[in-house]
Amino acid sequence: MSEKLKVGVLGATGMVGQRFITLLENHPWFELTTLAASAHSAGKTYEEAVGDRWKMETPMPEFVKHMTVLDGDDVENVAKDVDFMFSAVNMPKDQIRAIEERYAKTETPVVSNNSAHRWTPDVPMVVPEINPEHFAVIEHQRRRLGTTRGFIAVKPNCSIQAYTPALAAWKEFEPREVVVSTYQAISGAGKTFKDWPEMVGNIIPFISGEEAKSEKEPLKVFGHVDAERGEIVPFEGALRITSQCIRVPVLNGHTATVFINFGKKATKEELIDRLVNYTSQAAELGLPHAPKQFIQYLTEDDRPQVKLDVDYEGGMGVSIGRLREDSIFDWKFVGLAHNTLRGAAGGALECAEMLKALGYITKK
Ligand SMILES: N[C@@H](CC=O)C(=O)O
Repeated sequence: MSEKLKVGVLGATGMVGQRFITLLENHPWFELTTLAASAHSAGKTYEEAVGDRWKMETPMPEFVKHMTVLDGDDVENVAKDVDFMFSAVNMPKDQIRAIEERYAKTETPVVSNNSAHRWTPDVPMVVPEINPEHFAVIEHQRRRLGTTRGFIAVKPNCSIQAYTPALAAWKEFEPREVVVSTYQAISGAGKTFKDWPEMVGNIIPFISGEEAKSEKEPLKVFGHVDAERGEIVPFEGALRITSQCIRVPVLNGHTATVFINFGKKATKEELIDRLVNYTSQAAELGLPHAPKQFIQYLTEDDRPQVKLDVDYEGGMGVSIGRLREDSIFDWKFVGLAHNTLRGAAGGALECAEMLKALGYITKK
């Protein structure tokens, strides 16, 4: 019998679902056994259900082509044979909150890429390198849900991944005012150039809901666990973030340009040192998708570049460059992270790996 944990993907036919599938092929700890999607796809083979909407750079893995897609709403049936689920489901937020809780209540942990539960106070929203201690609220969440095993954990939005790791590395210098502009790839909207030709040579200065996520989600990531209330309390210090989020004609890779003030003075050498020497429990645990080095600093004036740097550490690392003093703020820099790997399915997969390593996800 396989020692691997059996996992299902809810929302398996969409772009993030497809990314989960490519990442789970030959995963050393997890075996993808169940695919679930809308009633429209249910009963079809995965190959039929996806049709010509396969959007990954690599071909559809052979092992999923003939798997039968289940109806994601048939929760008991989908959950019965898996140890946990990934959620990449795409439906109205209140319905996502409800269906993810229904899965958790079947005693099936849910690791979600979706934003629906990010502000549920007892749902941890984790970047494994930054705030794994937030998983401690799971025991409170389980009490609320009446489960012994089931729970929901989420990862934060892709847009914050290009700058929040730097803020984490510079915690001792007390980041205060932060002004961010994000330049977001079209895969963040689930698109390729084939299905969004209007984006060739274009920029769209609006991404619905993205600025609020970019400004607020880092505050939950930097928050603390209030053990009495059983909640994550968002960071209450002097850090304030304002942002503009722009869609740009790039397939994969969200870039952020950032201006920042600190409460404590830092030299350029100190700032770079803290980036490149950032260590975390995720790396120490040897999680399959944890980058060996979370943050690289690039000294060339024209880096990070999407084409050269987006796949750093298999798309799970973060690239920072152009750190320099500013005439209005203390410092400015540019960050880059892969939005569908570090920022979406890869980030959720690494969360699941950490949850397994810490004993929150086990065999049923
Ligand atoms: N909403 C983002 C995707 C991040 O998860 C985007 O549109 O790029």
